[in-house]
Amino acid sequence: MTATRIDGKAFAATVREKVAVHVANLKAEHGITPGLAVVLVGEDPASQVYVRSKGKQTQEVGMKSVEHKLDAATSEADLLALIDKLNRDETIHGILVQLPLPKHLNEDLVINAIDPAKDVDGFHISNVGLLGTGQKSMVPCTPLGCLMMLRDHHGSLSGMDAVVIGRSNIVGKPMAQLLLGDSCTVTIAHSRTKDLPDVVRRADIVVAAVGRAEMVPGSWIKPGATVIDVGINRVDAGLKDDGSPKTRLVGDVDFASACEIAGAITPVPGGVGPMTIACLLANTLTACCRVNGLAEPEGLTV
Ligand SMILES: Nc1nc(=O)c2c([nH]1)NC[C@@H]1CN(c3ccc(C(=O)N[C@@H](CCC(=O)O)C(=O)O)cc3)C=[N+]21
Repeated sequence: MTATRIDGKAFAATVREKVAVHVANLKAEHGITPGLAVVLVGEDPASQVYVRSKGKQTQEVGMKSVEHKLDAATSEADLLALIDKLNRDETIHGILVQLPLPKHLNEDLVINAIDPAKDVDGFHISNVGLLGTGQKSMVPCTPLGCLMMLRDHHGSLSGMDAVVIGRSNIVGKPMAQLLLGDSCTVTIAHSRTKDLPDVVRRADIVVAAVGRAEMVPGSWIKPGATVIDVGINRVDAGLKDDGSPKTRLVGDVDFASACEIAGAITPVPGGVGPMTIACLLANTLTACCRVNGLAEPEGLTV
């Protein structure tokens, strides 16, 4: 059997269309334009990939997009001063500080300096606590995108066995909280998990978020399970005609072998990545509605 492809790219386009409609209404009825500020310190390659698509898509849905590119040697005080300025700026409803930050900057300190109401990444400690206790919060974009695809594919997730591979604050932990919120039985597995293949084999839903290229083979997947591949790994792919090195993107799942066993699977590229950006736009819209005391868009938050 070949698994159904869950088309994140197409799904993301429908999310952006919904966002664009709401943005247009906000403008027409209230004269408000949602604004997103992205702060990039230094030149992490993964972040650059992300920033490129993001600025373009923010404008395409009718929002204001502001980019602050800071030198890799920027001091913590200067970065905190910029965040403070953005916190006070009424035209900015979402603030995203690209991670990872250069090593001399304290990530926790910087993230927790963002106004939680503008924390569209959902990484601020108060949003983490709100999510963990089932209260209204800003939900991290990647897990939110994964949840939207899972709900769309399955309807209810209630009672399903879900295994999240990876325990990061950015994906693994919030993903587990969201699945628990949808009444899954959730296991968080990681590099020290004993008998990882057997743990994964129990799962009706597998979310792979470890950052290791093609680490999960089809033989680990329960027949018919749904596989969400969060990994975006750039690997060597031989040489181009002109002799220069070629690369390609692969996920944390071995797509070819997993396709033979899984019931449904997200591809890389074209799966979780585009949904992450679409959810960033959705979160910016949500933040804008909340701060203005307006009704939140339906279907764009949990
Ligand atoms: N505070 C913060 N929040 C983030 O959400 C964040 C971050 N920092 N730092 C960097 C990573 C990386 N990231 C990506 C999102 C989408 C794609 C994406 O859309 N990828 C395309 C492929 C793009 C290509 O072709 O290279 C896809 O999967 O189809 C990639 C990478 C968000 N990140």
